[in-house]
Amino acid sequence: MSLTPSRPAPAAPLKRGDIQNVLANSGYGSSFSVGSSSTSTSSYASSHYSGIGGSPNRNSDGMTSSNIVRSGVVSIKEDFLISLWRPKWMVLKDTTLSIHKNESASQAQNTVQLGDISNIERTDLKPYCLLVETKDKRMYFSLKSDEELYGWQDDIYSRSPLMGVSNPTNFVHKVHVGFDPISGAFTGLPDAWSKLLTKSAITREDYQKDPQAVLDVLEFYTDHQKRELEELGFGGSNNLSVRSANGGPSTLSPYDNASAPRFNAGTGLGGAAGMSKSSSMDRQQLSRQESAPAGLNGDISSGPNGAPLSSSAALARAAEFVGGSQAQHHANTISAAASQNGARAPIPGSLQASRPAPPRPLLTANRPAPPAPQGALPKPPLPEHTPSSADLLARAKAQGPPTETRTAKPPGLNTDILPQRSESLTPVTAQRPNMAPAKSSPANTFPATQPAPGAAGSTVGPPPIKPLQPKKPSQPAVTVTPAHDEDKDSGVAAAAAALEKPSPKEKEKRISTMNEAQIMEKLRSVVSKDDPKQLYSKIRKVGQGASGHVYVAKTLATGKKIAIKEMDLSNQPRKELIVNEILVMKESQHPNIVNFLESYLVRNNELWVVMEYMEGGALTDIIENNTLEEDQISSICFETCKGLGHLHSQSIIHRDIKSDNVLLDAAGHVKITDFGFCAKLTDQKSKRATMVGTPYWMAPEVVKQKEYGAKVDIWSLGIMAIEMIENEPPYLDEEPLKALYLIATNGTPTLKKPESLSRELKGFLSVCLCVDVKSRATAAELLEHDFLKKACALPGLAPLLRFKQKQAS
Ligand SMILES: Nc1ncnc2c1ncn2[C@@H]1O[C@H](COP(=O)(O)OP(=O)(O)OP(=O)(O)O)[C@@H](O)[C@H]1O
Repeated sequence: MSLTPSRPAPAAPLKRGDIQNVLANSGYGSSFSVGSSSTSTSSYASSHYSGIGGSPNRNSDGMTSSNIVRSGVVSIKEDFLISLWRPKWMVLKDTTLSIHKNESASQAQNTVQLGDISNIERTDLKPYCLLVETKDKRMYFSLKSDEELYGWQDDIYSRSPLMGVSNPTNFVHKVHVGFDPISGAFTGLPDAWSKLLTKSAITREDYQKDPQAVLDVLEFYTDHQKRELEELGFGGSNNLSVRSANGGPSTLSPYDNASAPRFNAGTGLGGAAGMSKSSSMDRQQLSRQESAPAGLNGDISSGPNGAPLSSSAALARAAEFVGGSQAQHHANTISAAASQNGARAPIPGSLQASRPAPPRPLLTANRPAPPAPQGALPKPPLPEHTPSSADLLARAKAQGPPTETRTAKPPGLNTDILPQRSESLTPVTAQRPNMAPAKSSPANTFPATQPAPGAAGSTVGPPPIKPLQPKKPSQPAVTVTPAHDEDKDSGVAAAAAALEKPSPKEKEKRISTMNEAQIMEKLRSVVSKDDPKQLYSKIRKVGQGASGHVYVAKTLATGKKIAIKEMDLSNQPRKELIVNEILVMKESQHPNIVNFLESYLVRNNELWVVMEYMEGGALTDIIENNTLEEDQISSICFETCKGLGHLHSQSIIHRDIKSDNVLLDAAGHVKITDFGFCAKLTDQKSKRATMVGTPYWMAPEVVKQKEYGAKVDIWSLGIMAIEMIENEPPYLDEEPLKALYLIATNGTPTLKKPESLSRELKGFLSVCLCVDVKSRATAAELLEHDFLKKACALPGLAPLLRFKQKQAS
């Protein structure tokens, strides 16, 4: 479909169904729809589509007309409350919409002039229901499918002069999430998203390149915020997404505020830290303070003159943004805890760096695009962004014929980056075209990072609008995070309820049945009844996690050292994650997993988890204090991969693989830890759709909120390998929303110095960091990879721990 200004109609969607829950899930409103052109041939509707100026329609004699655009059976209701649904034959011509008793009735029962139509939008009344409004009439049309709905909607919309021309503002905001390639602006974005986008480093070129991805990451980002707020008890089922009967939000969502803060991820509260300067926790806090981007949360982490606020002040300020005394109370509590411990509470922002950022000014929305990368990884076996032909078609349709304003090809169409199958492991050094610095097209002369008039959410500027696809139509009450029944059945992730947000897929939506008391009951059933204080004696604190302190202790009976993770349950908003962790650790004993030894409930609210002691600590610290050789990287990857292979063979996905969650002991053993985010796959549910993990390590399919499987861990392993090579994961310095966009769109990340790496290592990375999930290696396949054959023996890792002795002395 043409997207030239002469046709102010919505065009075909980029990817139908992909963002259907964009708004509904984010609490932005309940009623919106998307447009597309569709040649519906549903047998239900028997619709015909001849297009503009198409050949005469095959209708009954009475209605045969050269200007019939579309006709078909629809179920109609003329009044919301009183009237009944009745099957009718509807005929759209260039200037009228007429309702006939049936297909052969030539006389229309009712005719609406398209010039009178003031609104057309999708509604909740039925699954595929369209509302058409004139000044004095509201009609509801129930259709059979999205295709039909979009087809009718587009065709009516494009011929209704009040739509998008004389009254575009109303329409756009109520109805379409669209992208106008001419002005390079999104239309119909919720206010909060517009603000986020305006503040982010995502450029207009980015919008042009992949508008769908921009919406994906906005959704991801706001969902992420929502979940984290829920974790802190700022939201949750009571006040987050509850909708009133008419579909509108019944309570104010904190996410309506674009400045809503983001909080520390993990199992719960960003606890106060009391670690030595080199500890990863301390570094995380430092990093969060240093790199808090002004663009997204600088407004809560900066004082009036732009100076960073103290973390407690920032947190308190964050609470103000959330609003309400509960939030303020939380902030105060956390701040108090932080100062009590003489430590800084983390600045809200789990999307931020978990490594110390290099000293530099706070990121701002005007941060320039990153320079072109120096090199690229070998091409993965299949194209990173090879869209299906349907995708390509939809995109091509949506984008229309090339115009001067379209500077970027969709990634999938960019033949420069399409790897050849036969060259799958061949290193390439060409720059990734889609990583090149942004260029302004002639029609796009606004600074790349500065929203132009008509940019995100703007109502300025005429259509054409390229409609994008909210993931699902508005839906009622998205409430508490559900547990997956099969998880419960399996005994693993029994209480992972709150972990799981309602999936984009309606079928996955479940309501958690586990309340706090049940979770505690479950916990009591898995812990030992013994008194741990009679069994162990603590030696010293060795770590600080989000949910508690970690101590090295001595087993009184044997003298053997063990680690105890001690958690105050009264401070754990996500107790189910802890139960999850215990259950997974208990069931998944393996040499490459930090083995669970026992757990205890002390005084009913203190949980002790006793596990193997890994004196080498987290790989993060090792990376920070060493330059790793390839054989050492290989060895760590090999060991981690064995652990992953074991988990995956048990149908468990770890979902948070990163250097922080890989521990080493003095002998060089490498083990995976932190099972709070694990998910158990079952026959009934072999894929997941929940957004879990740490953004920089997340696979594109997770960021794009698609269904995913165990291979997300393989992607994260690849990112962890990059950490070992480059000290940090890709995009760590990017502004968070931009980082998400880059993960979603860039495909396999590029390396800073590919020329310094062996062919085997680059090949390994390419099969881990393969966007095409089918082509991404499994853990078993990786174990056979040439690079892992280079692994040094475990004692070869021991020198990496020398820094610890130096630190201790
Ligand atoms: N078994 C262990 N042996 C030695 N040190 C450990 C062990 N487990 C954890 N640690 C240390 O304690 C730190 C915190 O561990 P923890 O698992 O609590 O971290 P976390 O994943 O950030 O927290 P949480 O799981 O509560 O979100 C680790 O970074 C590590 O240095």
